[in-house]
Amino acid sequence: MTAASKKPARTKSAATKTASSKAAAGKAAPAASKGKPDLAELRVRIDGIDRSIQALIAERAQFAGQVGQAKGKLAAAVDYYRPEREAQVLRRVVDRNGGPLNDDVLVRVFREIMSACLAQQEPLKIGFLGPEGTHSQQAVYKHFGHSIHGLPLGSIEEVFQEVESGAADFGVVPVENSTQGTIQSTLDMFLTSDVKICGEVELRVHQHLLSRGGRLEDIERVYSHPQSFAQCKAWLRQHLPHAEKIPVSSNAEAARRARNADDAAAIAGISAGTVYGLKNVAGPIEDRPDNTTRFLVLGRELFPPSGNDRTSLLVFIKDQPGALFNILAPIAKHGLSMNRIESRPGHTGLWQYAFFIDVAGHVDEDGMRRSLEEMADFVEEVKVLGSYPVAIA
Ligand SMILES: O=C(O)C(=O)C[C@]1(C(=O)O)C=C[C@@H](O)C=C1
Repeated sequence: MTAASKKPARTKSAATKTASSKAAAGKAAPAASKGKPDLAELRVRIDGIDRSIQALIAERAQFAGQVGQAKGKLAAAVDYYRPEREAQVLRRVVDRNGGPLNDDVLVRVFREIMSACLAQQEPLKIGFLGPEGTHSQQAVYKHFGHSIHGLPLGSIEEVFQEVESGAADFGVVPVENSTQGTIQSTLDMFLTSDVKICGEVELRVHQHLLSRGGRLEDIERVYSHPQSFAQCKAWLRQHLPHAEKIPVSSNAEAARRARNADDAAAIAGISAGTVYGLKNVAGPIEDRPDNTTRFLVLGRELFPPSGNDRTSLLVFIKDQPGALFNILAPIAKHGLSMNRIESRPGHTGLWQYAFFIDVAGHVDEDGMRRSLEEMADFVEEVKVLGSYPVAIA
């Protein structure tokens, strides 16, 4: 029995009336006296809508529970997770959006609903670069919602290990920043690890100067991750040219250290300030207002296509003339756009290079499959690191 059908007279009719935005828009606005809407009447309307939304969420959760049963008796929560389906649901939310709320707001709301629906089975365990309060933790919540069990870990390497061992269902690691470029230590882990990429998250990164005392003129030392120092170089030069800059392993670690003295500050996300009891001295202070970090979601298996996917390849090319051209030619021939190529020492021999290549499409699709077949003669090895939905909002 569905939540709406449990209370047929009240909730179902309200739900039906407000289910579509068109229907809601068609309703007459509450009576206005002297040009001003009537507050009490508006609140009655909002209360009615809230009742309907709540009944529909409960009904949705029941159906999601039944979807779980339809998948059969699976071993763990991770087996119920379907990133390709979640991406499709969220894209539809964006397509339907006619305002007044922004796409990213609506995506966040629906993400939380799906997160809670999935957690009915059991919350997913998600490893990330800790401690609490890092941008990685924000990326975890952005991608998986809050109905998960977060595992703050000591290093990017540990995130890979915990996913590989099964201690974490998924992991989230930073891979590139729009201001500072690639995070090499993440890419290099793929040379030896067998984890698969099953998602990506883009996070607008805002940096703040946080301190216990909250006064810029008191600051003599600043702690932060080297990436964050680099993202705030111009601001630091202008406002704290003489302060000592001390690099640490994460921004949250910087905040942890800064809480011990009034003349110390951290550059970190605002949530690290909340976790470690620091005041916001200044921010956002990143030099570029569009400063964005891209994170990868790590898992142990590949998922089916979502309709708008990206494939990450790790290619060890043969040492012969034209080899790189010969592996890129099939990608162009099949009309696939390549978003990124990066070479790294391959750890296979002196001056041997591995290429990390991101291509639009999914390995289960024809063009990609044929491209891989056609480049086979020119490579020592190709590892499909993952085929996953392109980041949404
Ligand atoms: O459609 C499914 O396979 C579901 O399990 C339902 C649902 C959802 O709430 O929409 C929940 C979790 C999955 O990761 C994907 C979608």
